[in-house]
Amino acid sequence: MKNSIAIIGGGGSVGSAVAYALIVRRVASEVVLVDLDQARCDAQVLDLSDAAHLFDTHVRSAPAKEAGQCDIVVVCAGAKQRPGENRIDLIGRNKEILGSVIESMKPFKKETVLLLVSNPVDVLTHIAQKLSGLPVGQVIGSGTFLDSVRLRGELAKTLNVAETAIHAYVLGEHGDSQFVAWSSASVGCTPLMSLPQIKALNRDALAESVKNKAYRIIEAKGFTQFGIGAVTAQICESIILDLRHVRPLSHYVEEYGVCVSLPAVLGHKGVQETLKPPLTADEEAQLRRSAAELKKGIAACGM
Ligand SMILES: NC(=O)C1=CN([C@@H]2O[C@H](COP(=O)(O)OP(=O)(O)OC[C@H]3O[C@@H](n4cnc5c(N)ncnc54)[C@H](O)[C@@H]3O)[C@@H](O)[C@H]2O)C=CC1
Ligand SMILES: CC(=O)C(=O)O
Repeated sequence: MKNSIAIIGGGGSVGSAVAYALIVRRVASEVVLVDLDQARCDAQVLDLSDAAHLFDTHVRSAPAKEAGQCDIVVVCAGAKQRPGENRIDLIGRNKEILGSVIESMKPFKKETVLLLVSNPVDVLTHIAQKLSGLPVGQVIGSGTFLDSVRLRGELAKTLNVAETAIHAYVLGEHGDSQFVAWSSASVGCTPLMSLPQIKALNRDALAESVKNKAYRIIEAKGFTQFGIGAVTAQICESIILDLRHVRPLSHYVEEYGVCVSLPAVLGHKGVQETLKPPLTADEEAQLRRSAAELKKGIAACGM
């Protein structure tokens, strides 16, 4: 079946990693790169086409207007954190870029799913919902899926089991107020909190280390790209194939009045349903704190 995925900011570190992951997973028949830096974008297309050739995928660059007609538009355009900056520090720069990118793609095909990756991803998802005119379920952010993958990797090492056996979520903001929902986490169907290794673990230190993983990578190499590339390709696959995977994604949650990550059912029309897990009073307070931080960020950019 023919389908197309556009990547705005496809010339950058994240955009090109997303493109590569889409190609090697054979998620789309066509991957379309859009970038202000046309020379870099064309070079990425040339480089990626050597891989695309082996995986039956067509890759090309195009103007933004064409991207608005694709099945999924992944937004990776924008400034990245410099060492020492947090994600919220990017709001001013990336809100302007997002506004111009959305205007240049309009009108969207009515079924298009807009997937935000640029940071601060929760705030930008909220803004994109307002500006795009698309149904809210079709405008989503990668959210804490990447943080949850990082957490599961660490827990799998601790318990010496496959990562796929761990069901544990980082929820809230993809940023400094995120938290781990320990009370609902399990390995197989055994609650994690019933295991002596987890009871003995310094869970706060582990959650802190997961939260700070991006900072450590940015300090050393300037940006993160491969984790988010793989996570984004998997989100796109769930959408294209209507897989109805449950993922912690940034989406509008009525109860909190903001886009924030909670587990959500992901299918052809984007986020179809929120599956909020039971939370302890402390976890609920942390989720509310994340929502409040995000509302502050949205208010700061006058939205
Ligand atoms: N949500 C997540 O988990 C993650 C988000 N990010 C975010 O992704 C964003 C991109 O990061 P990098 O790729 O490392 O930056 P980069 O600087 O390598 O790439 C950004 C690209 O956006 C392009 N661009 C800027 N304005 C544009 C416009 N108006 N239209 C089209 N293209 C435009 C630039 O020319 C550049 O090629 C950052 O905001 C970063 O924080 C990065 C990693 C993980
Ligand atoms: C940069 C970023 O948001 C991440 O790697 O988590």
